[in-house]
Amino acid sequence: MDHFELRDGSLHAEDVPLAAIAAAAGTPTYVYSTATIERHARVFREALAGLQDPLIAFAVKANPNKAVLATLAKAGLGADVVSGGELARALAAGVPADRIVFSGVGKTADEMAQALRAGIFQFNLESEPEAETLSAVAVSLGKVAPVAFRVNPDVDAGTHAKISTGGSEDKFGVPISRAMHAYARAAELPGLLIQGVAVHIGSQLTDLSPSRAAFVRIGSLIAELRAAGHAIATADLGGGLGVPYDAAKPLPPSPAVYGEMVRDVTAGWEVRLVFEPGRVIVGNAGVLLTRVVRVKQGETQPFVIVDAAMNDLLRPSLYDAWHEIRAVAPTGERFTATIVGPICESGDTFAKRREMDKVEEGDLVVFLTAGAYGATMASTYNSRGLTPEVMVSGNDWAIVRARQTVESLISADSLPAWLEKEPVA
Ligand SMILES: Cc1ncc(COP(=O)(O)O)c(C=O)c1O
Ligand SMILES: N[C@@H](CCCC[NH3+])C(=O)O
Repeated sequence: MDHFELRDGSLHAEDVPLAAIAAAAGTPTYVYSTATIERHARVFREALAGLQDPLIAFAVKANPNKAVLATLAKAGLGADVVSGGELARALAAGVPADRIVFSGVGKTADEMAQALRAGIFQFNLESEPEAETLSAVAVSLGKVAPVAFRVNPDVDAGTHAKISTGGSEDKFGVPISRAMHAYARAAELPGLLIQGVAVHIGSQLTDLSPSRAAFVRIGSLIAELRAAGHAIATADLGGGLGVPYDAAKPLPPSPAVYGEMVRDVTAGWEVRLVFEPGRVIVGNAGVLLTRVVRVKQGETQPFVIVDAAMNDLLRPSLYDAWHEIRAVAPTGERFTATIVGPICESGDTFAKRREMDKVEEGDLVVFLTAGAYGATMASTYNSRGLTPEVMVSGNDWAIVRARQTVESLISADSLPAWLEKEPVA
C-alpha cells in the first residue's frame, strides 16, 4: 500500500490526508490512488516483456469508474467487458474499441449488436448457441464478428468456490471436450471469423500451478485446432492473479513470476496473447474510508460500528474476505474488536475479533485493498445511498463519482395510478 502511507501520524492517499477527504466528501467514501493504478499497469506490462505485442485488457468489472478506466486507457490498456454497460463505460472512458474483448455467458443480441457496431477486438464465446446468435446478428448488420471460444479446461483453480470459473461444474466456457466440435460448427457460420482461443479459471489465484495446467491444455488445443485447419492468431489467458489482503498469509505470485510462467508455457504458440487482469491492477489502489459511529460493548467483545456497511463493501460477507483495517490517525494502542456496519443482518460484519488499532466514536478508519470489487458491487440495501468515489493524484484530488443520495433513489420510484388516485386516509 505504498501510496497509502502514514505521514505525521495520519494516513495519506499519495500527498492528500484522508482526513481532509473525509471532511470534504463525507464518509463512507472510496479513495483511489492514480499513482498506484499507473504503477500496477506498468508492472504488469513489464512482467510481459518479450511477448509479441500482448493486449492487456483490464477486467472492467473490478472497477468500472470512468476515471479509473480513463487512467488505464492512457496507460495503453484495453478492456475486458461482460455487458453492454461495461462496453459503454470503456468506450466513454476512451478505451479504443480495437482493445476491447467481450466475455460472459449471457450476451444478448442487443449487446452483440452494440459491440459489433463499436468494432471490438474479439468476442469470447462461451457456448455454441451463443455462436449461432452472434453469427445471425453479425449477418443482419453486414458485419463479421472476430471470435474466440472461451474453453473450460476443467481445472480446480484452488480459490474460493464462488470465484472459481474453470471447473466442469462452473457455468463458464465450452467444455474442453467439446471444443473441437464448437470450432467446427462456428467455422460454418457466415457471420463469424475464428481468430483465437480464450480461458479464465478464476479470481484471487495464489498458486500458479492450476493456471499453468490450464494453459498447457490450451497449447495442445491450439495445435489440434490448427491441424484441423483453423487459423488461431490470438490466445486470451484471462485474469485472476491474486493480491495480498492479509499480511499474515504468504504473498501471491508477483506479476513478474506470472509473466515468467506465461513465457515458458506459451513458447512457440505464435499467437498474440491477451490478458484480462482486474484485481491485480486496482485492488491495492483503493481504500474504503469510513467513520466510527459508535463502539458498543457486547457480552464478550467490543463492537466497532462504522458508517460503511455490506452494501458498500460486500466482499467480507459474500466470501468471508479479509480486508486490513487501520485507524486513519492511530494512537499506537491496539484492541480486539468485531467491526460491523449498521445494516440489519448479522452478515454485515467486516471482521470478527480482529486485533486492530484502538478506535473510538468519531474516528476515521480505512479498509485496505478495496479498489477491486468494492464500489462496483455496492447496492442500496437498507436504503443507503451509493458511496462516492474519490481519486487522488499527487496533492490533488477529485470526486469521480458523486454520492447517490437516498433522495435520488426515492425520486426514481413512482406510484402506480391506482395508488396516486386514492390518497392515504
Ligand atoms: C472473464 C474474466 N476475465 C477476467 C477476470 C478478472 O479477474 P481478476 O480480477 O481476478 O483478475 C474475471 C473475473 O474473475 C473474469 O470472469
Ligand atoms: N467479486 C469477486 C471477484 C469476481 C471475479 C469475477 N469473475 C471478488 O470480490 O473477489
